[in-house]
Amino acid sequence: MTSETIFALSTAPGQAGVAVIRISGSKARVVLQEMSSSFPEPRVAALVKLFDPKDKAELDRCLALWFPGPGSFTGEDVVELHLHGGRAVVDGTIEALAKLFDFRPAEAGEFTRRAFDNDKLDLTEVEGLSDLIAAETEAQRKQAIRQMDGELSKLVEAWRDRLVRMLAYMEAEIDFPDEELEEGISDQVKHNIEQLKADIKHHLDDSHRGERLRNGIKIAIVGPPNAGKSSLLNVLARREVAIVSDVAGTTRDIIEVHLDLSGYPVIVSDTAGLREIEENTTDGIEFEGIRRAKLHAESADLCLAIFDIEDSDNLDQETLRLLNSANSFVAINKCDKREEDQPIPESLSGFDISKISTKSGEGIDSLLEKLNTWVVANMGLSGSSSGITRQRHRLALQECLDSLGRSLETDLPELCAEDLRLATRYLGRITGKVDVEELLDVIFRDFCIGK
Ligand SMILES: Nc1nc2c(c(=O)[nH]1)N(C=O)[C@@H](CNc1ccc(C(=O)N[C@@H](CCC(=O)O)C(=O)O)cc1)CN2
Ligand SMILES: Nc1nc2c(ncn2[C@@H]2O[C@H](COP(=O)(O)OP(=O)(O)OP(=O)(O)O)[C@@H](O)[C@H]2O)c(=O)[nH]1
Ligand SMILES: [Mg+2]
Repeated sequence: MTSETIFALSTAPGQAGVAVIRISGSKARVVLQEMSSSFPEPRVAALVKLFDPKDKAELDRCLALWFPGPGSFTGEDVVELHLHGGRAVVDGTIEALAKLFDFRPAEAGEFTRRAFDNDKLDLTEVEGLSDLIAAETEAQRKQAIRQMDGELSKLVEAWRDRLVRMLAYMEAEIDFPDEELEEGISDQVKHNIEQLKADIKHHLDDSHRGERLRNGIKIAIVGPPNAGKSSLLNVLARREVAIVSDVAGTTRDIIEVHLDLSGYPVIVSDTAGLREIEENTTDGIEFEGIRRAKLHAESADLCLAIFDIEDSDNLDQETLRLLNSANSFVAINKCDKREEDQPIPESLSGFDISKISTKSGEGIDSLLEKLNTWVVANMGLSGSSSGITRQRHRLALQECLDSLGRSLETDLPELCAEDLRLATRYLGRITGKVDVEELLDVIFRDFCIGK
């Protein structure tokens, strides 16, 4: 198999201590033959002089690595150049590589694409790798590493194995009905299908933890105008992200800030102050802001409602409605303005209430503590993660379940087998390998048909 040889800077662009260029493909060795002062041992770093292949000008004194295929990351021959990380060194080397015959710059993700094509990684492992590179918090990193190590892949493959086995029995029933096998679909197969359905359902029933951890947990700050929503966002972000003013209706767009709470990624958003206004009689921009705020709050994992202590007996109905429809906390703000203890309004009696002041900082730490606790309780993977990190996985599993359900609705082995085959394909899509050859393998192995 020959493929074009690709190269790319694998470290971040810009000046750095060391920059790594990776080269993969059938001609990768040419780099070491034509540009390097020596050819390193496989998988052992060597200090070499690097030259331009045309004019022999010295580009760098760098570390070179030789990973002969198929035992490399991509499964192809791979060369790595660990260069001094200056722009001129990197640019000069890239230009020199482009002069070599059949070499071209790699496209985004192309090294990993080749690893996938060469069966080094399956689709879920590729996704895990991509999540690992994108991971911003400890919990995201842990989840990504588990997926990169094949946790989801093993789970799905084990399910697929069970299906393939059932199919093999069904095929035997269809092809050899006169042998000592029962008529119709055996209770054993039906039982196995039910069992598999239950196992897959159990994994789907995870409140979307894996996806939430990958995408970040969404907390929406909501409340009436001027309550101090933007002030609170700025305190949480520890910088002036949102405009604060005593004009009611200052914030219109949704402003998001990324926080790391106990290792979990949290996206806190500031929204337009909620109040009842008519679409045509008032400021159209504020109306749109309120519309967006409500939509956003409805899709958040947690609503944090803010009220002004001086207005807290006049609570905004819209905010209360949002509070009741979601996981929520309430913060009564500006408590620096009132020394005496305010009674808690009746309509808030069911909620978890914090008294805070974004101005004096009072109550902020304990509010943060509550948010931390909530995030850990709701996102903590408690050892039994389902491993579902993408909607793609969820949809495929749902389709698989639907096919399994249909397979039980018939007494004809042929129809049942067809549904099982579909279910198998949906699982195969998760890991990215869909083939039927192994079905035959299992038949021969388990039934000794050819004997
Ligand atoms: N310099 C450098 N650092 C890197 C990478 C890289 O490609 N280059 N990686 C890239 O993402 C990660 C390491 N991942 C790797 C995964 C597999 C193989 C590899 O050579 N696999 C062979 C042999 C395995 C063995 O014998 O130990 C194989 O799978 O056959 C190399 C790196 C992170 N750090
Ligand atoms: N005394 C006092 N004033 C505060 C506190 N927090 C915010 N403010 C003031 O309240 C006013 C409104 O604050 P913002 O943060 O802009 O309020 P908001 O809820 O974002 O308002 P809109 O964006 O208009 O919905 C500003 O003048 C703030 O300085 C507080 O804890 N104590
Ligand atoms: Mg605001």
